[in-house]
Amino acid sequence: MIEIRGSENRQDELFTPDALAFLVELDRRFAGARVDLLERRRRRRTRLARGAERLGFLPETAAIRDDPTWRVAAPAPGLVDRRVEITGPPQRTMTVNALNSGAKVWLADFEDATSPTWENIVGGQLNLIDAREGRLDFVSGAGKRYRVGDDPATVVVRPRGWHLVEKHVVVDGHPMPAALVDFGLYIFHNRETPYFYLPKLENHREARLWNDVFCHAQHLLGIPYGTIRATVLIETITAAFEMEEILYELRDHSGGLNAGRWDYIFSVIKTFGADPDAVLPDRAKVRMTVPFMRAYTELLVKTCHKRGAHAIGGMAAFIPSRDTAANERAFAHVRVDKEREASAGFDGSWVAHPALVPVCRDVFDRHVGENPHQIGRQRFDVDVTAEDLLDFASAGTEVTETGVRNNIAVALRYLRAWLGGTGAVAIYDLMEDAATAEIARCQIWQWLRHGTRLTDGRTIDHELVAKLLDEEYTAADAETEGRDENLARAGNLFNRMALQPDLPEFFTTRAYATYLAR
Ligand SMILES: CC(=O)SCCNC(=O)CCNC(=O)[C@H](O)C(C)(C)COP(=O)(O)OP(=O)(O)OC[C@H]1O[C@@H](n2cnc3c(N)ncnc32)[C@H](O)[C@@H]1OP(=O)(O)O
Ligand SMILES: O=CC(=O)O
Ligand SMILES: [Mg+2]
Repeated sequence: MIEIRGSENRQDELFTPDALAFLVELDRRFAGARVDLLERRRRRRTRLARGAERLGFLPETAAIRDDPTWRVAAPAPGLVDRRVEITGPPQRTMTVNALNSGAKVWLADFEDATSPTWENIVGGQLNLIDAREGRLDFVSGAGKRYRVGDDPATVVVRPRGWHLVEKHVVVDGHPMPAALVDFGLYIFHNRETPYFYLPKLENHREARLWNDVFCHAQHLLGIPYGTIRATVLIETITAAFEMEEILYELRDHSGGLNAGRWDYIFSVIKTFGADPDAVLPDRAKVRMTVPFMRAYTELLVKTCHKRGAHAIGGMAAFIPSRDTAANERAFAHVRVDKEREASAGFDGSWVAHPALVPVCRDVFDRHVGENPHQIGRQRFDVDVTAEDLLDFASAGTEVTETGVRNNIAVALRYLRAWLGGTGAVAIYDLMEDAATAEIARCQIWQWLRHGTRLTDGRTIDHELVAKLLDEEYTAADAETEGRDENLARAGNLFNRMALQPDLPEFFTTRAYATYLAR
């Protein structure tokens, strides 16, 4: 029994009788396993927080790591050369712009960059179908013509993570896992190149569940085994200890691994929130070159190339600016970031904006040259230990008022945008999305929890945060005319997400249930 609770334009094109039956089958077979895995996550987080478990490489899977013989499947058509990947929400104009951007791959994002309103979910799926069928040809209100060109990027869809549900799709009386809705709708309507990015996995069992979903979906839809490809984001601290196991679980469907830096930082703060040795400095100082961040990226390249898989770099948050000096700085930062990745052996990387495609391409062209990738380059020199991955003190301890204020300002503005249906926003010339906003609110929580000292000697306490919050709220309010309902809600959310004794796991789950899907 399936019920669609929403009425968006053209949604019947998605929810045909056969598509509905397919979704029901996915839900009945896999929703229970998802609940078990989320419970497992919760129990593990409690053990880690209490110090009852110390993170390390798993003894029970040592045989997988020690077996030198296995490899992942060879890269699938359209995924051999991935030197530049552009990301963004599958919103209509951005879909055309991303496909025409010159990037090899477009990550069509239902996760970090999408506010999961029903309109965005339905509209995004329809745009992907329209793009494939050559129906994305339109003139905007401003008179600009949009049409997908002759050499579009390969589409790779990022469904929402296992933690979220989709309340507009109800199966047997419960909301369907959002991951299965996004995956299910996309593969049902686009069977030739069913490629995915898998976000926020915490361990190899979650990869195994995805592999089971893939096998069953291929069987139900008559798609040859091994057609689906999935690139897993290593963007949680626990997954960093299970990279080989994750590749192994998905080996016939693997598209490699990606170093998802923003969620990784969020995961570190969340997992070790109570540990005084894991208090991180201002977000701007947690760079990719600090030893604990460099450690996981180096291990990722080594692991991928050992197993014949692509290693894909992450997102520098700098985006083009109208201010010339800021613009030059942004391009220079992105170039340095891509240079570091390409010389470490990554096979390609992400950009947030079409103007940054040439920067990333230039860098990777120099390192990869005529070859489609550098998977053959083995990193035998890399020796990353558990201690290296857990050396959070290596980021330093410098917390400034500017850093605290910036987190509050960004969190308020981002939450306001998200509640209004926009999941990726430019704030102070940086790309902000769900992952970066999670860092912003978690850092405030963590600094309050530990009474962290600012570099000027003051302690971060509720009084200081309340004062800065008040000032930033007033500034954000002045940016819109009249009463800003979403800013008021953002203020409420920030209070519940950052200022209470407990740290909620995700802002998105709470905000979705409270505001987006009421
Ligand atoms: C942590 C992570 O998960 S990172 C991955 C998730 N995050 C993302 O994907 C963010 C992707 N980037 C974006 O959404 C946008 O670049 C933003 C929100 C940061 C900035 O967007 P804007 O303020 O609209 O940028 P700007 O005004 O410079 O855009 C100029 C043009 O480029 C287009 N554009 C900008 N970014 C993108 C993109 N990523 N994909 C496609 N088109 C884009 C705009 O649509 C606009 O097109 P138009 O002239 O036809 O209207
Ligand atoms: O999804 C990417 C990240 O950095 O988070
Ligand atoms: Mg992420």
